Formats: sequence, structure tokens, C-alpha cells
Amino acid sequence: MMTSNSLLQRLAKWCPWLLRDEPKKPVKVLVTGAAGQIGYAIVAMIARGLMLGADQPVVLHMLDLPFAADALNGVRMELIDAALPLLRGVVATSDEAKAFEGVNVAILIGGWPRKDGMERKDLISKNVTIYKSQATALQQHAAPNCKVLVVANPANTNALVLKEFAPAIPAKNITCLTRLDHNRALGQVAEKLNVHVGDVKNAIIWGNHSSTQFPDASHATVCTDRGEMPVRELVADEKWLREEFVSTVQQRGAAVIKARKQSSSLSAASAACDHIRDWILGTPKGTWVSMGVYSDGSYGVPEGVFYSFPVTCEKGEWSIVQGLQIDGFARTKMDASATELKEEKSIAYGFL
Ligand SMILES: NC(=O)c1ccc[n+]([C@@H]2O[C@H](COP(=O)([O-])OP(=O)(O)OC[C@H]3O[C@@H](n4cnc5c(N)ncnc54)[C@H](O)[C@@H]3O)[C@@H](O)[C@H]2O)c1
Ligand SMILES: O=C(O)C[C@H](O)C(=O)O
Repeated sequence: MMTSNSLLQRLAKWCPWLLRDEPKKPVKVLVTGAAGQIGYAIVAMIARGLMLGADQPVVLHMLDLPFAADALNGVRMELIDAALPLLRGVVATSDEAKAFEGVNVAILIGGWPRKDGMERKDLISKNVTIYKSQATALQQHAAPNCKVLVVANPANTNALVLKEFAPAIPAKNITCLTRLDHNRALGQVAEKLNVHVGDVKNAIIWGNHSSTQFPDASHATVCTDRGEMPVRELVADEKWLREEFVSTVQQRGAAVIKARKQSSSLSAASAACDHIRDWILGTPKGTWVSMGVYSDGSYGVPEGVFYSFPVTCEKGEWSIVQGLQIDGFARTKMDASATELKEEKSIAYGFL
């Protein structure tokens, strides 16, 4: 007698779709500031599966201010015109409640960018109030386990404001973007050694997404035909690692603004996709990435600030890589960035 399974196999010869897995339920992804530079770059990346995977349908929620409604509608039209099979719906709105409704992932880019000659913390007065207001929308309207990535600057301090004003959201669900700096660090090492960037891993960004961040290549490795080799050994130039490498990564955002007259967009959008993809789908075995997370006191970093640490991710949860050796040089740099974050926190609270 033919079992139902073998009958299905035989029928599938003629109708292959019968054996396809259940289609995945669409994930709702919010992008704020979606009419802006990064927003324009990231929505297509998300809708093409670069953030959540090539088999994951998405519904895009896009929020921007009322004055940008026409531009936002233009982005919506282009998404339709791109005929993207994974895109199952688009909500374009200037209403925060509608934008946050039921979202599973929130990429918060809305805010003002710095211009040539400014530091990111010069944006505190303009941008932190946005995050106080969006905290309310997040906890009232987002899906219960919504994962949040803050991109807008000052990213660490905006994330802190969001956490403080959305107490119902677990702190571990709120993160900020330092993956762009992490990717820049990998890129600088790859250029220096003339190797493929995909063969370099485990650089670390410690601290604030600002010019006090500490890009650290002392634990990074390169995959070579002799096996995995320490970057330190291959570069064999401690001065370069402590000076030029550090300052190039710290100042890369400013260098892009000087060249483009606008801040990094394509690389920021790409890094935001990397951040969420690794958080949700997991980091490859033996690889860590940098994420701005609420400090639990690891490595002597004070609690109460969002600080960039090396993390690994599994099953949708990040954990800080423990047990790395911190020498005196690293300690000084890490502490300086923590001090700046505490200062930013008190300035931000003055505006709230
Ligand atoms: N963390 C990082 O690595 C990183 C990298 C690049 C840029 N950034 C930051 O990201 C932010 C956006 O950069 P951009 O180049 O896209 O700027 P942009 O000016 O091109 O776009 C920002 C958009 O946000 C919108 N906006 C402002 N207030 C809003 C609000 N309350 N709600 C919703 N939308 C709002 C604006 O109307 C605009 O369309 C800036 O703060 C920039 O400094 C961070
Ligand atoms: O530098 C900026 O102000 C934008 C962004 O934070 C970046 O690092 O490129």
C-alpha cells in the first residue's frame, strides 16, 4: 500500500511546490528617518534579504517627519517599482504609533547628522529628545520581544535615553551601532596586509561611537594558507597598530563627511544589516563582532552606559566575549571612552 508520504513524493515530480517548506511569516521591520540618506540605502537592502535572510519575507514600516512625507512616499513608490519578492507590505507614515505598531525589529536612524567640523556629541541637544519620545512609542506599540538598533548619533547616548524611557523593554533588546567602526577596522587591516577583508576577523571596537572609541586589533586574526595567524604578528608594527590604525578608524566618519559633504550612508546601512543579521541569525563559530550594549560591568566598564564590546550571538541573544587580556595601553583608552559616555549621559539628562 502506498503511504501518504510516498504519494506526496510521486506527486511532487509534477508539482514540486508541494514539497516546499511552509512559507515564513513576514517580519515587520521599522526604519525611522527612512527618507534620509541611510534610510534610502537600507530599505532596499532589507527588502532584498540582506538583513534577515534570502527566505525571510518582510513588511517595511518607514517613519519620517511630516515635512519629509513627499520624499518618503517617493521611497515607497520606488520599493513597489523594484518588484521585490520578499517585500510583503510597506507602511510609510509620520505617525510614531502607526510606525511602531507590532514591529519585530526597529532600526532607529531618524535624527540629524553632524556636519564637517562637528563632533557627534554636538548632536545631543537635537537628537536625544527624539529618543525620549520614541521610547514611549516603542514600549506601547512594538511587538513584545522587538530588537532595537539605534544608529542616529550620538548612538550610545540615544540608546541609553531609549532604555531609560522604555523601562518595559528588556535592556538586552536595545543596542547601538558600532559595527560600522568594526567593519572599518577589518578594512584597514585588510588594506595594510593586502589580504581579503573576509579573511580578517575579531577586531574589537571598545567604547563610544565617537572619536574616543578604541579600535583594538590585538586579538584579531587573518585566515592564511598557514592557518589562522595573529594580526599583530603579521603587521609586526606595534606603532602602526597603536597610532595610525586607531586614529584612522576613530576619524573615518569625519573623513567621509569631509569627502562627501554628507555622512557615511552606504557603509552605515550595510553595517546595520550586518548587526541585525548576526544578532538574529548568529555569529559564525569562532567569530566575534562589536555591538554597543548596556554595560554589565564586564572588563571594568561602568554600568549605566551603552558601551561597545566584542560579542558573540546565538539564538537571537548576544553575550560579551569574556576573558580577553587587557594591557595598560588598552585600559587607558577604554577608560577614556567610558568617561566620555558618562559626560554625554549627564549632558543628555540636562535636555530631557
Ligand atoms: N552609528 C553609526 O555608525 C552612524 C553612521 C552614519 C550615520 N549615523 C547617524 O545616523 C543619523 C542619520 O543619518 P543620515 O545620513 O541618514 O541623515 P539624513 O539627514 O539624511 O536623514 C535623517 C532623517 O531623519 C529624519 N528625522 C529627523 N527627526 C526624526 C524623527 N523624530 N522621527 C523620524 N525621522 C526623523 C529626517 O527628516 C531625515 O529624513 C545621523 O544622526 C547620523 O549622524 C550613525
Ligand atoms: O561620522 C558621522 O558623524 C557619521 C557616522 O557616525 C560615521 O561614523 O560615519
